[in-house]
Amino acid sequence: MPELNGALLLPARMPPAFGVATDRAFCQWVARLAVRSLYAELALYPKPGLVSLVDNGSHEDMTAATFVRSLFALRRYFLRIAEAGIADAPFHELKRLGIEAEARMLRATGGINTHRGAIFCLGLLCAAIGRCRASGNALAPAAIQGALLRHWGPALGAHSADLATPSHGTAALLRYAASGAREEGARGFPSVFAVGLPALRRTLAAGRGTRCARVDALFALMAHVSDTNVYHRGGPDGALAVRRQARAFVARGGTAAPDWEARALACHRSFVASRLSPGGAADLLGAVCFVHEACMTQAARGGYD
Ligand SMILES: CC(C)(COP(=O)(O)OP(=O)(O)OC[C@H]1O[C@@H](n2cnc3c(N)ncnc32)[C@H](O[C@H]2O[C@H](COP(=O)(O)OP(=O)(O)OP(=O)(O)O)[C@@H](O)[C@H]2O)[C@@H]1O)[C@@H](O)C(=O)NCCC(=O)NCCS
Ligand SMILES: Nc1ncnc2[nH]cnc12
Repeated sequence: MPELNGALLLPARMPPAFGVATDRAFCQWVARLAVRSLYAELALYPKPGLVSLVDNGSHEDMTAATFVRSLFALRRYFLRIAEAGIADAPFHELKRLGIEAEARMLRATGGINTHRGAIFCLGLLCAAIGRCRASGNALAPAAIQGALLRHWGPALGAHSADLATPSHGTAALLRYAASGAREEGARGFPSVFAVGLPALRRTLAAGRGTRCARVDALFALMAHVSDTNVYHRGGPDGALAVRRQARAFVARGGTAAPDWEARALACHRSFVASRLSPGGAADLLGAVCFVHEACMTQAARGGYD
């Protein structure tokens, strides 16, 4: 897969100095980091039911190459929505950028939904990071979440499902009262900040490295999130199965357990057998990696100044 050796694998350069660099250079850094984080999610293995560089999980219609095409199509979107954040654009402007990005994604993938959740979640986080820069706040999880809720929280709360254009998410809401991406957004992505990110950081602090940290964050998210993709494919029984298996993995210590990899692979095989795919949790893992890398890169150089 030649694309994988291209720009996506280049390290995101350090953020430019706060007082010196242009807003554009800052937003380019944010966009590279967003794409890199989504690539990190794609590359992670094992990942129950999900597409990776190793296999297609529970999916017949998409491969890693489909995701890479989608990522290339989204680079400009993340840049533009970070710029919109700096400019304190109203929510309807962010929404317009999001809808355009969805259309670009679908063109790039031949109509397959690879990253709708990520366009929503990482897009809003890019805008919030732009707000942090505009107001001179250092990048920290609480600052990013606070900026998101302060500037777009009320509009996100009112961003209710359009029942005239049904989606798998609205179907899950109507049939099972399952919350999904919209509710996550309206509450400032608590699954990212209060579930996935702490799990990632605990594993890193324990010295088990990035791969284990991402696996632990994914299982923590699967154990917690109301994932409309899981409801769409497996109904409430499927959602219960995902939560139970993820909770069992976490309860055994996650990647601290010596046999964690065999257990994660068993979970992967079980999800594939039932056609389950926690796509919402996968998008949220991309967001966790994004917030972590943005805050760490900035901290590593002692702030922007
Ligand atoms: C707000 C929207 C994103 C609306 O979403 P809605 O709730 O109407 O549902 P969907 O159109 O179904 O998309 C939601 C996607 O969000 C992901 N997701 C699910 N649960 C959660 C959750 N709890 N938290 C966060 N994110 C969540 C999920 O994305 C992943 O699943 C994809 C595959 O999904 P799907 O196509 O349904 O299923 P397949 O298995 O492929 O189906 P088959 O055909 O094979 O059967 C996967 O790729 C991930 O991306 C959901 O897909 C929104 O659409 C919206 O308002 N858009 C406008 C843009 C906007 O307003 N932006 C605001 C500023 S950025
Ligand atoms: N790796 C992945 N596999 C399937 N669906 C996804 N949605 C986001 N990332 C995904």
